[in-house]
Amino acid sequence: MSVADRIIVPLDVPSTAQAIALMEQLPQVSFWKVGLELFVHSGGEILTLLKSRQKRVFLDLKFHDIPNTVAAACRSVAGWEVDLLTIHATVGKTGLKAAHTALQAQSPKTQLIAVTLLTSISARQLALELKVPLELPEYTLQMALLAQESGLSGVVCSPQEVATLRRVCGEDLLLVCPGVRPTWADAGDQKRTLTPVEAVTAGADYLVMGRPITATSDPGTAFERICEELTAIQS
Ligand SMILES: O=C(O)c1cc(=O)[nH]c(=O)n1[C@@H]1O[C@H](COP(=O)(O)O)[C@@H](O)[C@H]1O
Repeated sequence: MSVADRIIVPLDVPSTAQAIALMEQLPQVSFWKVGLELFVHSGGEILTLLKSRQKRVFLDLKFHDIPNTVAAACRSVAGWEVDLLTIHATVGKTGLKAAHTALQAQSPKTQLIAVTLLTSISARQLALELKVPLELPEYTLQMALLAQESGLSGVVCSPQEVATLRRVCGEDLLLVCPGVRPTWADAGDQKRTLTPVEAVTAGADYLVMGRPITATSDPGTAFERICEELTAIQS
């Protein structure tokens, strides 16, 4: 896989027209993420459009509900044949298994991946707001193991947790990392970040990077700059 193919760019825009404009600024991007903002507005139209342009699609709807409901939602998504789909690990093992089974039955190529802990949450927030008594690295590991034991293909995790997850969960678990920030980009609301080079060196399969690319005056140049940084570690 080329370094460019490891980068998933979110279409974090409010309309199909703005999504098309962004795609046209970044023709070299092969993998796009559709999240809540765009999907609520555009529905399946944007997914059909991406597939018609031979793009890979990460549908990031982060399901979080009871087992019967997440399984039914997965059956509804199945027809779109997206490449990646998200669910929160905190739905628990019964919900994860039900969602995975429902998706596998109708869209076996779609990989269901579980969010371990949002990258916007710090260790302090985990303890003080969410009242989780485990240390953050232990908590995220337990969420990843829960996803793996439930049969899921992979997890969404912060790059700071990648090295441990790769070591404990093995080579087969897909590790998809948002919260990636080049040295020259702002962290924004991301709390647990590493650079693209650090994330890939630690064992990340895919990097989800939005604002460092899309919020610049020249997204194409920002994307190429990140690819050059990643190419340097591969050679
Ligand atoms: O599931 C995700 O993609 C996700 C999980 C997570 O823990 N943190 C996170 O930032 N994301 C998404 O990854 C993208 C990150 O965008 P930037 O912060 O602009 O690079 C956004 O579309 C988020 O919705």
